[in-house]
Amino acid sequence: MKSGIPIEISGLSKQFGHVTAVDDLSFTVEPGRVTGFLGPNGAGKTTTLRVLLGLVRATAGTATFGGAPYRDLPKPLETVGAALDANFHPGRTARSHLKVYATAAGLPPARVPAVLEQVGIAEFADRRVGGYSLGMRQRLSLAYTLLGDPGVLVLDEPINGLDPEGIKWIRGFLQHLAQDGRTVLVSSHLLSEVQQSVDDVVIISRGRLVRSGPLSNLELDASPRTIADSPDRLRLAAALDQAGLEYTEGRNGFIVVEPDPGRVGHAAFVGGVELSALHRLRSGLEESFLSLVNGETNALADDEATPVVVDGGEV
Ligand SMILES: Nc1ncnc2c1ncn2[C@@H]1O[C@H](COP(=O)(O)OP(=O)(O)OP(=O)(O)O)[C@@H](O)[C@H]1O
Repeated sequence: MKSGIPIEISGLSKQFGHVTAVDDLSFTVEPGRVTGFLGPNGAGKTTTLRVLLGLVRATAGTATFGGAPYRDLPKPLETVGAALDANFHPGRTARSHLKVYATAAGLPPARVPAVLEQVGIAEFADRRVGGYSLGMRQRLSLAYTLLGDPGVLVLDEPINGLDPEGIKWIRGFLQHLAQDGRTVLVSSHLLSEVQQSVDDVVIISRGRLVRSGPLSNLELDASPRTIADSPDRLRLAAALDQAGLEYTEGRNGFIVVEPDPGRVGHAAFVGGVELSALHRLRSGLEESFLSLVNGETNALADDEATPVVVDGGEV
């Protein structure tokens, strides 16, 4: 087991002139789990990771590994493996790239064949990188991060551009790293891309935190609901209460925590209430994510101003 250490971001802000790239951001990334760091393009993910890795100075706040900033880590490469911008020389082989890096970083040369094996490119190790596919380059980037056998991995968009086989492989790979006790932080601008790879999510938009926690909580929010409305909302509310159904009141009716409209209709019938609307609210994780990052309150929680897709229309 590796002893992963938590990543702690606290009150972090970064200003580039008039642009606020990161705005009072706080979250924690736990060891033993894969955490998706999500947000649309320009949300501030790369800037946060660059501050975390000591490449950019924060305007305010802290970004630490187990309480220490990157620059104060006694053995940084053996603590944190990071892949931000990978640039490879097309004329050199994967093995040569890794050997040079290991030597310069004072890491044991025996790690080179080990990491090539680990990321599944050992058989191509002596080919020039210029002929590598995008997927193979992504694997080579990962090999770099693993050279110091670190307990923490920080990966910027590692799934971007991979083919289905590569995506399947990386899912298993990330999970395996976390199961070993490592802290794994993976950024992406698409929830759907990392949905099957991550345990936790940290979602940011315009530099600010909009949501953090287990992915399963987000899935719960995104489960199907029923929309019901009546000319007499007071009586409908009473009927729903009577049936023990949970709901929130929206602009166009009640959003009932019940996937089956039949059950909601029955509750109204029992309560003697006329219904003016009754239909299923079809939602999904991606819609829930988009409604979060678009700067709106989560429509599935309690909001009445956010349009949500219902059978192709809007509520
Ligand atoms: N060096 C810089 N100088 C000026 N503005 C910058 C700089 N780096 C980032 N920004 C701005 O900060 C904001 C956040 O950018 P950042 O690259 O961190 O977002 P991101 O979430 O990683 O998006 P992407 O996935 O597109 O890289 C953007 O408005 C970007 O234009």
